[in-house]
Amino acid sequence: MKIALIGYGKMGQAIDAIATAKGHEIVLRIDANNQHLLEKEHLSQADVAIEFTTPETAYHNVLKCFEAHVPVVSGTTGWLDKLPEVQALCISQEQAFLHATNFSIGVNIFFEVNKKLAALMAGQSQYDVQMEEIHHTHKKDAPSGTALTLAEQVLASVPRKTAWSNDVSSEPAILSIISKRIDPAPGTHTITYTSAIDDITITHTAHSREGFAAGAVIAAVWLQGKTGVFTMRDVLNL
Ligand SMILES: NC(=O)C1=CN([C@@H]2O[C@H](COP(=O)(O)OP(=O)(O)OC[C@H]3O[C@@H](n4cnc5c(N)ncnc54)[C@H](OP(=O)(O)O)[C@@H]3O)[C@@H](O)[C@H]2O)C=CC1
Ligand SMILES: O=C(O)C1=N[C@H](C(=O)O)C[C@H](O)C1
Repeated sequence: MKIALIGYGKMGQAIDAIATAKGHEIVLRIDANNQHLLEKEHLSQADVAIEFTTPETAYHNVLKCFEAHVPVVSGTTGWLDKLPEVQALCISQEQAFLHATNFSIGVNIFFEVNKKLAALMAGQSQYDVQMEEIHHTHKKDAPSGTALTLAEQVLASVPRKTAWSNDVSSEPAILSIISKRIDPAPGTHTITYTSAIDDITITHTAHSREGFAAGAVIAAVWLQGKTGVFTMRDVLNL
């Protein structure tokens, strides 16, 4: 498969290593300094684009892939407000777009565990719930995209929580998401239910970026020949 990498930072380089080892060819490596490669004449060499850039640039990059009619896998977080618009465009133009806040298989299983635990806790009002995410100090967005997915899952099932806040809140209806930035943490997410009697805690800890990068390559292969809007849940059939 011929891959265009949009974003050649920590994730772009990790994906390059894994994709190349699996026999794929990286035909474009695009970063902030060679933006002309986002034009159709270049992008159309690729079977798929894999986009890991910044919250400010992801929207533009995905639209450039649509212009070239190249399927796009995006892992950039911090641009959730623009996702519905991109998803609608994808459908109306019969493009292929796959976004996930986290591409690791472990986190996608953790999402399912989180949903199940939240459903079990729905009627157990003696438990409060809060979240913590820990990432490296270069991370631009907070809370992390993964934490927001986890929070949406809790809010969907636990009626005593109606909104989240990125700090410690004393308001019972608020789900607190505490963000810590500590090097070199690749990504740790914890959900804790606390009562006077006991605590229940679930944690996912990434030991490196390998899981995110491998998942993105699996998603790119899976997207070949498809049109529509997808996420990692579709790839893993969860
Ligand atoms: N979904 C998931 O599984 C994961 C998602 N992420 C997310 O992926 C994103 C990238 O993370 P990470 O690789 O660690 O970040 P880095 O800061 O290491 O890399 C970002 C890259 O984007 C490039 N870039 C900036 N502007 C543009 C542009 N307009 N067009 C193309 N490239 C551009 C930068 O280029 P330059 O260096 O020249 O400025 C850099 O190469 C973040 O949003 C992060 O949260 C991260 C890990 C896993
Ligand atoms: O920026 C990162 O590094 C990560 N970003 C994603 C997120 O915001 O959830 C995924 C992973 O946690 C690493």
